[in-house]
Amino acid sequence: MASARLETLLNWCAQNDINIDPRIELIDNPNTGICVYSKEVPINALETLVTIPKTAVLSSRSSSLAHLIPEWDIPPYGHGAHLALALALYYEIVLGPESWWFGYLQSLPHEPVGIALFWGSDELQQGSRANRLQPQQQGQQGENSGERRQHHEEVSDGELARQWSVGTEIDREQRTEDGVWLLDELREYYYATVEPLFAKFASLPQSRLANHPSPSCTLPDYMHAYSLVSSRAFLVDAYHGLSMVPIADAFNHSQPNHVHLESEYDVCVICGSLSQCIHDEQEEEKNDANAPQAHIPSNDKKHSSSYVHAAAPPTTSASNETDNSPLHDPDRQEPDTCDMCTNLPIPPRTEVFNTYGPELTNAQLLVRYGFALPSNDNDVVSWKPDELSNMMNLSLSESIVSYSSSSGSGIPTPPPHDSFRLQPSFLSKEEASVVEASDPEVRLRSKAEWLGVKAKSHYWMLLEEVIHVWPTEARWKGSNLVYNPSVIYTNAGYMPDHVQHEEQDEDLEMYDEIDEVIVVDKEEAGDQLEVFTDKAKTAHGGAGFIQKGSSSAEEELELDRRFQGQPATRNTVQGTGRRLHQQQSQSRIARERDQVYERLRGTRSRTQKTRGGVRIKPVFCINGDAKLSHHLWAYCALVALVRTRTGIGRTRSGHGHGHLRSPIHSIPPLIIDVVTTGRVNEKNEDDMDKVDTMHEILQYLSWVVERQVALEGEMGEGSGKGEEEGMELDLGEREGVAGGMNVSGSAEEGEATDGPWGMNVDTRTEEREDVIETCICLQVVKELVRTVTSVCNERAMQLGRAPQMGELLDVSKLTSILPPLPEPKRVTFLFRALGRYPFRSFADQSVRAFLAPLFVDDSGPRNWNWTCMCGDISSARLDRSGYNLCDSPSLVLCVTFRTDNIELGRRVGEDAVRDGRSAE
Ligand SMILES: C[S@@+](CC[C@H](N)C(=O)[O-])C[C@H]1O[C@@H](n2cnc3c(N)ncnc32)[C@H](O)[C@@H]1O
Repeated sequence: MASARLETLLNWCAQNDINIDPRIELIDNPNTGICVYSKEVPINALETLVTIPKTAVLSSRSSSLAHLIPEWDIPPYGHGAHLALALALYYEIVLGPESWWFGYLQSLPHEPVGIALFWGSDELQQGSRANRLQPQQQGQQGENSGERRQHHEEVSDGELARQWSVGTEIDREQRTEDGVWLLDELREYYYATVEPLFAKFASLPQSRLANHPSPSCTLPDYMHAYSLVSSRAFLVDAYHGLSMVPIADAFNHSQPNHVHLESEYDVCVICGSLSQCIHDEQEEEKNDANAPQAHIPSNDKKHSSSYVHAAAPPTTSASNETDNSPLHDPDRQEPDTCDMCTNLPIPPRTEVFNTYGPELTNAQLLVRYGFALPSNDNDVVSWKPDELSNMMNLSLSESIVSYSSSSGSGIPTPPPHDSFRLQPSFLSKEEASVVEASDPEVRLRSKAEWLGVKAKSHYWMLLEEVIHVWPTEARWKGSNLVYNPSVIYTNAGYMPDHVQHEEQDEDLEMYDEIDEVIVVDKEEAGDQLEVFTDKAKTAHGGAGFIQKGSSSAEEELELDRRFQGQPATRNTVQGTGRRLHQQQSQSRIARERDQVYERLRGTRSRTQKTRGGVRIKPVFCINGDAKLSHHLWAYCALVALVRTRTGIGRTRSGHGHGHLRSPIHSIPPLIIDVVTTGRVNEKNEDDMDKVDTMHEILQYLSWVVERQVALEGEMGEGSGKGEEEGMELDLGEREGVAGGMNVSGSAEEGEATDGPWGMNVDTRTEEREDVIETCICLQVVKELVRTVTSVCNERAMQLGRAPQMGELLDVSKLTSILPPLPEPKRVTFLFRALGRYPFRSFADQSVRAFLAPLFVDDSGPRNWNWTCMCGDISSARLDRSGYNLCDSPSLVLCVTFRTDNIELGRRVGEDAVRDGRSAE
């Protein structure tokens, strides 16, 4: 049976001609809120499930405020639009039953949505009077006191979560490009605009507020409205701009999604008319024949009278119709509507999901919507220039320099100074020999010199390469450097077949273009082709809209829309007000589609067929230790970069450049296995007896790594040239962007060909490439070892003995950063604060499975079994293309090693079953 608020909502919808397909139903779940489910019947793609007349849309233009503030200059999107719509919504909430939208408003959450922007906010701690709708709700849900209690808990949790999010992507998402905190803008707007307006309207006879029993406003109440806008608004069209769209906002988010909202964007910006209107004529008179868009007149103040009129509250009453009302245009055959359409078939009895944006990261979801996805491929880590240089320093001091842990049992002692050694992969032979001189003084001196000058410049050059030459992804976003891990992965996988077989320059150029689009095989994916757009062109500030007028942005949007199978005549509104897809000419779209499909022909599916690759996937860094993930990211980038720039890892083809191969192939399965499962592969039992403790694993891992390095040396010598040439990456010669890095060596041994990236590819012995590749990959492993070792040491010092599994990553690691709090509570607090609905949006199982062994709570240490090595890494997980080393929804980072090693994958799966855990 529908809850009372749902019943109220549905009645209101019926009165407002909102049509909901009988094959779906709205459900009011006491724990999770309102959501939409399919009923017994399957639903096909490309169907319309909900139609919402624009008369039912609540926007700044349609709200009761609009005719009270004729001069109201509302930006259609961006943070300005957000603030204005929050004001309009707030006003309607205050009007209560007098509001046209009252039936709809009652269905909205009564407490501020837990968006990250409000975590720990002082104002919300004082409490919100937002429940102006509360009296009508009493007895209807029986959850209000619980809601309030939860709210208060969340406020204190939020304070903690806010502290933990400092310096993370969450933090960054809460700021404008200029670094202004969105909450500061909100406060400023409230005091400069909202409060004075309410004061004015309370005394304005024509305002309904004048007779209202409680006409005053409060900041927490306004924040409540703001959070509703943040988590629910859509960009509807050029007239309404950012708007509340009843029923469309009942759909929860997932990626991929079943449905999306469509609406005609190109309406008259003055009156909202979809068809020709008087403003078009005025505009035509005004403009010469070259007017760019005849139907979209500029938002000229001289039209303010009709603006006021058009902005009057919507009504279905014929008596209110006027000549130029957009809502009652006599020429119009059909009402202008927003439609919720399917883009995927929906099975029976399934939750129907919208997407709030196909590229939203967890940080964005948390900041704007107050929840995160358990595993989000869109997650990125971004660097500001100063962070980048910090990172570089960190790398130089802690990472390029590695040390060997002491052998034997017990805790590894910190390395003595003279055991420092520079990674050969970053050194020319000359430099390496200086550093490795036998005289400790020379060694130390040269190390300092090297670190001071050469390593810095080499490492910096690599990073520069990453920044500027990265073949696919956005470089600088404002002042931030942005990477997307999926691109690294994809790019490491394949190049289009026809490029592999063509050596024509134009084809090689084409490859670059294609590379900007994640290629997916059309036949496999049908209409669900996935397109990457440049995040750098997406505006920030609660909007993410593509700037109009940027032709390349528009082109990308066209691609984006098209690949989601939308009819080209409709504007597809992605998510809740986050994205505008500008309508473009149908014929042009069709032409381009053909071209792109032509280009994509023969390419591989990213999801199904790409194998291999090292993928280090950072998740928002809730412990504030962003450096570690940045650091690992740099390595990941370097691995992929070196591979692409040198051609290492490419299998041979007759033409000299075939598929890329994964560097992970070069990491011995043993390492993968130990890292992944915390166990030693049976095949390698000769190498080591059973390992029981994390500490032993770490020691073992260190040993394996060292042995591997030694092996590399042998392999190099075995290849005839030895370390002299085999291990050297010559970074000194830069020939513009394309010629940055070559594998140097003797030309007689192999042929140097021009690869698709335009640099020399040395195709000498495969072993040699593997050696270099392995060496680079090992950096990643070493970094893990180093980090965990140091955590282990810290823990051991506390315990006075070697830590056992389950005792490793104690929260005490974080106590220096965070205020003290009992350990189990921290975790609970954090997760409750991060996901407004604890363990709902965070995939219950995986969170618990991940957290349980890491933190010792009252019930004692939990069983680690096959959970792997450090707190930054969650349990091994099978997926269709291998398994993830770690796939945690939280904590510092996720590292994903993929492999083709089916046997290994199966074994892990069997372990999982044996251990009674689900291999998700
Ligand atoms: C547009 S509303 C969706 C309807 C909402 N469930 C309700 O009760 O009204 C967006 C809000 O729903 C919740 N939500 C949507 N998708 C979610 C998801 N995948 N996981 C957790 N919460 C989600 C979040 O609280 C978000 O702020």
